[in-house]
Amino acid sequence: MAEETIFVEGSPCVVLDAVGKRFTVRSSEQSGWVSRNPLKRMARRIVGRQARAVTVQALNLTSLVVERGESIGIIGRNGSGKSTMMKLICGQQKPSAGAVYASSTPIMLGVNAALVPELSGDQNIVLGCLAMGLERAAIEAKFSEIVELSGLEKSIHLPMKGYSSGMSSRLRFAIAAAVEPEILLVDEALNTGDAQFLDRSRMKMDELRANAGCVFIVSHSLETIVDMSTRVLWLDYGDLVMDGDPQEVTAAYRQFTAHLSKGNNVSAQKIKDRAREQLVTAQLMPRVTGRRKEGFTS
Ligand SMILES: Nc1ncnc2c1ncn2[C@@H]1O[C@H](COP(=O)(O)OP(=O)(O)OP(=O)(O)O)[C@@H](O)[C@H]1O
Repeated sequence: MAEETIFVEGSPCVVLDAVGKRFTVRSSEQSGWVSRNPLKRMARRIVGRQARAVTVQALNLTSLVVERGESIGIIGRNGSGKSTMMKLICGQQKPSAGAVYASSTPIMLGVNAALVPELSGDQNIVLGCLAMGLERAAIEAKFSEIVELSGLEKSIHLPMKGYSSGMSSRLRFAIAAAVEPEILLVDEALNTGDAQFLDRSRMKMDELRANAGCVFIVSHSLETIVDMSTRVLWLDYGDLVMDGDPQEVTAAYRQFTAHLSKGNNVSAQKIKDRAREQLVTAQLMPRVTGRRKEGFTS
């Protein structure tokens, strides 16, 4: 793994400066003395007296510079740190180490918390837009565009609780895209969409990128990732394994998972090691003038 010193010269959208995230959780794994009496063992398990704190390293120290116009696909096995990276970028979680810098407030697709299943689609559009800080007048102006992007013209007056998961995703995507964020994060929402929705989302994301924004997409669908990304990150056990061309990174990841599913763990590990050896990690340094990452908010 090589390191490269990067002076943040232009105006990138997002910079991760040696960012790491760990969680401390209670583990119910038995430790120390274990009673021979099965009843006592069961009781201890239920009562959880032996629960102890363990640390989960969700993201190991990672540095990254994301330029305007980039669409970053993030891939990796379950629990590899993809959602954690997204939450750190959008500020939902604080890093345990390092710092995240963004040129404007990143918007995570999924205004789930703000949406109310009992309300209709149109009422939820107003609610979701208000939650994302849009003024009433701006919501009025964008309303038809949001309905059109969602493709839910026929169901927009029906309660959202009757929507399929794909329909809910379409609505959430359309609401999030309405604020025209400079930095948009899309975590799995695209997986439930049909082909038409994927086309519309791609066009909307292209538009955001063309306006000098950037997009982050997490998906287990490698087709979606290749289709929608200009650069792909492969994460595994919280480590950045590969960072580069979508075709190359997904091909290596496909090979890796194919070996794993055949039980060839050693050869899978070799593929991962080879990829990591070629990884050039960003090493961020403060400028000598002291004007560190000017124009960024952390
Ligand atoms: N709030 C939390 N508390 C404790 N551990 C967490 C928390 N969030 C994530 N983790 C742990 O961090 C690791 C990375 O989780 P993360 O959700 O980022 O993975 P992921 O790559 O998005 O997985 P998936 O593909 O299954 O969605 C996992 O081991 C997970 O158990």
